[in-house]
Amino acid sequence: MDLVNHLTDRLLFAVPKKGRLYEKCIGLLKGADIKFNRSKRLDIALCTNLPIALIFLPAADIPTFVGEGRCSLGVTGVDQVKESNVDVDLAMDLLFGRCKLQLQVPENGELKKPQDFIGKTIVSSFTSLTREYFEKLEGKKDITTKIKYVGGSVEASCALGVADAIVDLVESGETMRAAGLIDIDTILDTSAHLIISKNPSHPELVNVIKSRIEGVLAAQKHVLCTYNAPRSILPTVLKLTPGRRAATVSPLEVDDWVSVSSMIERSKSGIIMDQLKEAGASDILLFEISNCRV
Ligand SMILES: Nc1ncnc2c1ncn2[C@@H]1O[C@H](COP(=O)(O)OP(=O)(O)OP(=O)(O)O)[C@@H](O)[C@H]1O
Ligand SMILES: O=P(O)(O)OC[C@H]1O[C@H](OP(=O)(O)OP(=O)(O)O)[C@H](O)[C@@H]1O
Repeated sequence: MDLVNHLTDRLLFAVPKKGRLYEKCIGLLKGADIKFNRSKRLDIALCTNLPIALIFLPAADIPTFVGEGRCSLGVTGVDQVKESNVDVDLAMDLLFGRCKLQLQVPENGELKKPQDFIGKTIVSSFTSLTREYFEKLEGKKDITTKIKYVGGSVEASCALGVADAIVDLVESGETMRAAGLIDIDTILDTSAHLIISKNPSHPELVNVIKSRIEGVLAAQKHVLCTYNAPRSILPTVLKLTPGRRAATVSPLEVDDWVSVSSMIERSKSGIIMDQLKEAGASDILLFEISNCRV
């Protein structure tokens, strides 16, 4: 296949081909200006503006490809990395795909504590992490708890009589509640991460991509706030908008007034605008930051 011949001098970057992480990951690549054309049904896409090939894989397989050094970079959940037990660098929390891996049991059942499930049957897509958990609970390697694998719709297992309890991911808790289950322990907190092989093929390019993604995340977290203020209140308003390094202060063509411009945290923008107004600032504007390098 001609496409494969084009892979030799490119950095291979594994991204989820579907599922919960797919859309967010594509958005991140777009924000980082990693451009590519993906043909229908093809799981390899050559980037058009960087020597990178994107390899679209199931999130669960990405740790193996990166762990074995087949791909230098990947995006997947910490849960998948821990489940695969591979040696990769968990380089950056991408702040999406946040959820918990939890032990869930029938809410109307008599067994309520994790210890009650020793020797019972547990169904999960995360059999290694479940085994490790029960090894700790039982205090030995040769556990009596039976651990069975299913690939999806794990939550149906108790109602179908296949499991006494399940270990599955929980975000909003809707799936768990709809299946009549409650969580009784958290095994792992997880989110999507940029993972890097221990021996990446193009280390300088890896650093460029890391820095671009850091820029996208910083841009998502911040907005640019500009406002006008009498010079006399500068000490007060600069405390509210100190900026990442320092705020930019420029003179206005009006006596003793200045214009201030500063990055502020998006989540605090409402309260900061209220406080600026109260302190005597005016013409307070917020701008989206589409990208940045910090
Ligand atoms: N409800 C959720 N909320 C947030 N992140 C999740 C959720 N479910 C899964 N994830 C994250 O997304 C990763 C991939 O899960 P997903 O269920 O999308 O897998 P998939 O098998 O590739 O896709 P699909 O379930 O569509 O076949 C998980 O390993 C986890 O890190
Ligand atoms: O707490 P919630 O917000 O309801 O999310 C949790 C559900 O999301 C995931 O499954 P997904 O819907 O991706 O499908 P799957 O069961 O086929 O893996 C996970 O396995 C849970 O079933």
